Amino acid sequence: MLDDLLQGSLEDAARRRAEAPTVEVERLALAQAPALDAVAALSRGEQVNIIAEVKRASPSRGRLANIPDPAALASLYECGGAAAISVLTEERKFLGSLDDLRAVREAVSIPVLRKEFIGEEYQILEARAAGADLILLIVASLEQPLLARLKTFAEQLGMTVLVEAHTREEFQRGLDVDAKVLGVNARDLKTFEMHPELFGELAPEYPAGVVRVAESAVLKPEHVRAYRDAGADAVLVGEALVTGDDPEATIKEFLQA
Ligand SMILES: O=P(O)(O)OC[C@@H](O)[C@@H](O)c1c[nH]c2ccccc12
Repeated sequence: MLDDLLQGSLEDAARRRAEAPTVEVERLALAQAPALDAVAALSRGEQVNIIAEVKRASPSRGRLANIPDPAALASLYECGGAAAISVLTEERKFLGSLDDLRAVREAVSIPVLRKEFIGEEYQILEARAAGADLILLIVASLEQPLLARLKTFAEQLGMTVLVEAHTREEFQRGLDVDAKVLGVNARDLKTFEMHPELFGELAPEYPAGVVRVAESAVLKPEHVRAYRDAGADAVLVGEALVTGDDPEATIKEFLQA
């Protein structure tokens, strides 16, 4: 499944590259205002920070929400107190787009993450050209040298990388590439099984100074509390926000959990 998703994302990127060649996108990327400091945003304060996600659908959950105006949704997230916004740009299964990312970038002043299956530099240039401050790199879908190379490439553009792990071994590989922001995704993207306890199991292994992100499986305040009590600096929340009827209030409630 993960391989198919990456394959699809790379095909879609190749299609866009035929329209907008690398040099052109690179020029746009370098012309952007500097990326915002996502490490600072995600590790601020005593409270757990929330990365609020714009997600219409997913392979595991199907259709979640129409989201005709992603910028308006992201503004509600920001008003609720989100520390950063994650925008799914994957087109095939998540029904996102780079246009969504650009619209969100215009609407908010907090860091924005491009949530995509990234496997080559061109996609990182696209992210920066669309105003992203952060990109996601999924350890399970990348060989170690490629993971290291893509991470360095993004950092040279001034961006932060959220390195995502689903197992202890992947977590270690994230540390081996010197991840500054390391996420543990409760959802195994190969089987779609949920393992909400995994973050707590790996939390003691985080070196000081690495931002601890717990991803997925937050539907209620008690889930936020459990992640926070286990040591999360930030939690990534999608479904609960896009399917609820008052995302701003939900974020406020989660921040008080
Ligand atoms: O909707 P949830 O369970 O709150 O999950 C959000 C986020 O963690 C999830 O969308 C996600 C985490 N890592 C990913 C990688 C690709 C696509 C999606 C994801």
